[in-house]
Amino acid sequence: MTISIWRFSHLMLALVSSVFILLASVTGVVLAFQPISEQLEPYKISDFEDVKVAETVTQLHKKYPEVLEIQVDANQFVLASVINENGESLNGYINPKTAEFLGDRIEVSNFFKWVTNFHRSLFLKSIGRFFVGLCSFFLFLIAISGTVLILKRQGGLKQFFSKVVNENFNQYWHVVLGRLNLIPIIIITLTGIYLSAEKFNLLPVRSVKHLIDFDTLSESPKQDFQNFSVFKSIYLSEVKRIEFPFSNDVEDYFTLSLKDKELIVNQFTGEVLSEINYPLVTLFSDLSLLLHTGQGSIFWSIILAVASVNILFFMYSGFAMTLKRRQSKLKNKFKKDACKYVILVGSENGGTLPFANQLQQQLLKAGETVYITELNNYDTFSNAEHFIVLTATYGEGEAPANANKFLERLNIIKQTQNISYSVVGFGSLAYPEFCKFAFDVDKALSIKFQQELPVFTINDKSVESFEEWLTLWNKNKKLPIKISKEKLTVKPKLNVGLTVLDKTKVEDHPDDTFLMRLKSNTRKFTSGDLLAIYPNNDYRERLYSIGKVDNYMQLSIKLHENGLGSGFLNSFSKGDSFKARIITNSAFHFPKKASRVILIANGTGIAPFLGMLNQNIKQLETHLYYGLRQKESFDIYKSALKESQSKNQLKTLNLALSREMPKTYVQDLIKRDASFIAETLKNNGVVMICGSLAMQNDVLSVLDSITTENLKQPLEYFNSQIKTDCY
Ligand SMILES: Cc1cc2nc3c(=O)[nH]c(=O)nc-3n(C[C@H](O)[C@H](O)[C@H](O)COP(=O)(O)O)c2cc1C
Repeated sequence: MTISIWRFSHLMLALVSSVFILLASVTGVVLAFQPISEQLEPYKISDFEDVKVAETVTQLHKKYPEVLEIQVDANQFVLASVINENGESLNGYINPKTAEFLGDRIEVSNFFKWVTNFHRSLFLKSIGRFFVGLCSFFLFLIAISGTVLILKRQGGLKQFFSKVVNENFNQYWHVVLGRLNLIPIIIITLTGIYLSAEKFNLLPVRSVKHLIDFDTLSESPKQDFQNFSVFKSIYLSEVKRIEFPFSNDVEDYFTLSLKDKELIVNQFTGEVLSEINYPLVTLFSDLSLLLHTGQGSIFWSIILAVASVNILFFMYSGFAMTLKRRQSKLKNKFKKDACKYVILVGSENGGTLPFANQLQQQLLKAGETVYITELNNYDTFSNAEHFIVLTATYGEGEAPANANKFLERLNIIKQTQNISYSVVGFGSLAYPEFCKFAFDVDKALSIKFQQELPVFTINDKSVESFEEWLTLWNKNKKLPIKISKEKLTVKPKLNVGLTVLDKTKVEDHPDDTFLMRLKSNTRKFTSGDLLAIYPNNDYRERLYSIGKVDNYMQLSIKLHENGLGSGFLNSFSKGDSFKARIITNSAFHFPKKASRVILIANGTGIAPFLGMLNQNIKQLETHLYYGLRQKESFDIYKSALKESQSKNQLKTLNLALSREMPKTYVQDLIKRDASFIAETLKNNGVVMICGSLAMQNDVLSVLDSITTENLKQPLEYFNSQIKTDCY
């Protein structure tokens, strides 16, 4: 499969550095616990931030005859090297306010030392260090290429953090966790690179050299340490280390290494003899060490540990996705110019390929000559009579990676014979631009070739829909092609539990229709989404448009004789439970903002609208045109619609009854209100249609004449304001 340069780089970098990254991440998780364990020790005093250098130095001098140095570590523990009255040398933690000795210095355990060594160099000394540094750099590039892939997937910077559609476990969590861990991973890698560069002396050498004029040093005016203005002005929290003078000689002095500079202080007068700011390289080194190791912050250490665990997950999920993509390869028995049928495939993640492969195999079985290739490999096919395009859609209605050059190639490459074609779009209703690329391909092909069937769309790789298309196609081609469903069916995850709350009786309705209210174990759905049920627990899927009414799920179902889905749902009684899944149908949600909304439905197509009206608490001006057979058909919906009207959530209710005199259909009412509908579209209002395909076609043709006559534009011009969900 052709893949984008970004995905290729992302994958290749991960492959090349996988072993190193794996080892560095596992050891990284372990090492994150070292600073955490250190910080849990009780050596930090509560008001540390208020302690000044003057206080600590004075107390130390009072308490110990000799003080060599003190250090303040990242945990804000104060370590002192002193000699006590008994002449014993002490090296450990002190209370900076009282100079009381609190405990011996914590030695890093041999285990952590071992892991640290392994993490830095894999016990391979300089070579190991070099590779670890290089892989840090690769991991940085992986993070950058991953960011570009997420940007492309989400459709730009603004949508970077918008919802990710959950189509596949590995893909979903790879993206979601990738976004969350991006900053920590970039910090880990950049600091890792910096620390490696420092070890290999690739950075300018840091040197702080003080120039002191020893001839001018004076012992007077002598002051107590507690009165040294420099000691009084510096907080201990700014200090890294203080070296005390070796002797009482005026040429010996205090050296104060602070976080950003170094000071030399006369031990008698407190005069600052020299002050040098550290170069930037040193500041970055200190910062890199803190950020890379998590020293001094339990919070950051935990983030580092989580990021390291996530890197391991990215390796697993990334390779799992790659394997899946590679599983379905396109193979040919015949040469391209020898074939009557050419199957052109557009796929990003490989899900469309099994369908294309099945079709190819079954055509071959039927004795036909078939050539299969990616859309980007579009070429001359000198014996082709029919093209079958099976293509997914990506980004925001764009081509998948292996089809992004097709439209260009189609323009350039000429076929000499007459060719017919059919396009099958693979997409997901969860995206607003459902199967858009398939429609684009169809439009482009229609200029050069003969369309045999209109574009056929398939939601969520539905095997049943593909079978439906095949039936239509077989009929046209007079072929007996059948696909093996077992090979294509991926068992859907039925993750929504539903319990029947109540159900109207089919017998009470003249058109065998019933309303069903269900309690769901999730609230993550809205009116217009679809409920997918699997009555026989196999590949056969039935979809029902959902209305969310008072947070419950409401379906309106017509019972068909031998109807698989309707029979299944009708078999339930109050209190019964079953499992299903919800398909987000973003293209058919009630608008958040609109000057006016016109809802048009017939029969059970009212289901999503009952929910939308119930949810219309903003009281957007909404008008309903609803077609039914007879007065009694309306009974089960009456009270809900009247309630919406009384709450101003529905402004007008226009009922068309096709079996009462005078016979009226919704399209008649639309025609009657032509100027009102035209005004709605002109003012950016939204029209939503749900119900039978026949009704949709009639309504669309009436709408087209309204816009052409009243607004001098074809209906196509208002496409973005028309939402349909018909069956
Ligand atoms: C990032 C992303 C963007 C998508 N965008 C669309 C879209 O705009 N319209 C659509 O109908 N389907 C969209 N889909 C759904 C895919 O087209 C659908 O899952 C298809 O079956 C995938 O086929 P493939 O596995 O062969 O690539 C998108 C999927 C992903 C992961």
